[in-house]
Amino acid sequence: MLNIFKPAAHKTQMPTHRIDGEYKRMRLQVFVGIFLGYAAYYFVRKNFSFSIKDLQDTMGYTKAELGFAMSALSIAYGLSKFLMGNVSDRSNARYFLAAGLVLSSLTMIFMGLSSFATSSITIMFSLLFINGWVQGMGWPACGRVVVHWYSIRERGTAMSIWNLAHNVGGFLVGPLTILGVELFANWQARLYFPGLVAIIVAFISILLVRDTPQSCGLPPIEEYNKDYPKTYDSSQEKEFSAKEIFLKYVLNNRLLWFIAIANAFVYLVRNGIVNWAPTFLQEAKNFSPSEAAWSASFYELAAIPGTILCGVLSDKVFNGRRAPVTVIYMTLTLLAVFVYWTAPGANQWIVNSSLWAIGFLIYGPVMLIGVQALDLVPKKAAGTAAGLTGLFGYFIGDLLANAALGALVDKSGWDACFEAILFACALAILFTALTWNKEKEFLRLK
Ligand SMILES: O=P(O)(O)OC[C@H](O)CO
Repeated sequence: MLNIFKPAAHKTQMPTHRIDGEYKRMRLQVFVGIFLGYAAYYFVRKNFSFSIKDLQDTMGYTKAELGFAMSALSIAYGLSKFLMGNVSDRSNARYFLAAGLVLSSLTMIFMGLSSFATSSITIMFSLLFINGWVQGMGWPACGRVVVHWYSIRERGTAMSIWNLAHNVGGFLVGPLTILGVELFANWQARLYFPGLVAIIVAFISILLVRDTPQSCGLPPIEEYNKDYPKTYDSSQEKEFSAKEIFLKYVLNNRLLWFIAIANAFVYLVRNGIVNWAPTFLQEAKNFSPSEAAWSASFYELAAIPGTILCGVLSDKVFNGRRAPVTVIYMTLTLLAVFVYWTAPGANQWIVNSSLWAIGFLIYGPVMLIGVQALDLVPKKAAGTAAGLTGLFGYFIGDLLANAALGALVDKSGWDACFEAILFACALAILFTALTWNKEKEFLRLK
């Protein structure tokens, strides 16, 4: 591995009287670094969809062709979050996070500046596949930072705040594409301008992020917070081999498989609702196009309070347990989906309230399943564990939400689509519930 990517070497521990102040300062600094870094990952993950109309109008591509090209991103991202997660577990998060962001930005800049890059669906599929692959370097690196800087009882809160980065990034990408077109007066700026901004953020994240407390002369977070998981021992401070991570800690962990399967259904609900909301609201609820667009965009904003509350509940009320909160949130999501489906279109406020309630609720489990994956393995296997849940979320959940739900609506109508989403909620509850008792034993929190 390149030297720069090797996990940062441990430094001699600083004098005791300096530890507390330095820990507080560094935790805030690295947190801001991963928050900004991950928000910028979304600038170059979501900007392609803003250029679809331009690609249709100028190049004559169909929606189906462009949709096929975009599926490369879901497939590559799902695979990469798992496989690059394993590389991330053995890498310095400070440089790994920034490297993925720079590579992703360069891919989008190339797509914007080179006419060759958009000259065929095959070429776009290949470039978006590369983009999805390097995008997979973001989440695991942030996960590595969180598990090294936050102990188990505060991780839910830390992750719930960090998790908002993807809502902030997803919200800002639209205005960035508008600004790009204003500044450069061509539609290709939608592709390259977010890339230019993301490269600047990548360098800021290098300035802020540090791999581990020990690389800054600080003790491990478990020792500093006196917060040890049941399975913790000091051997977990050494880096593991890829084989150890896969075989000893991840692939033979039954709880991890349960939450990975649950995650496929959670992502089916997350993306099934938001991706189809504009169409459903217009076709089934008689919203105008602009009413539908506004309603759908507030779905992302509703995620912010819902996610924070979810993390705090898990840390403070359930003492670090994740499964009960995911089950409660998914049960309420099921009810909200039912109301959203059946509410009469004439009652716009009921339709909107139920849609925003789904946004408020669904991002909690999206975040918490990632946290639970981090909890279930030693710190040095965190990225791979979260990557397994991401693989199921994107490779199964996201693909089903896009392709299968679309086909279902075409063939059998909206009722069938919502029956499938309600079924997915129930399965997410079931598979999370399978971890209920074991998680409690695992954390020794009875
Ligand atoms: O869909 P991802 O991989 O960007 O993850 C989003 C959230 O951070 C999940 O916690």
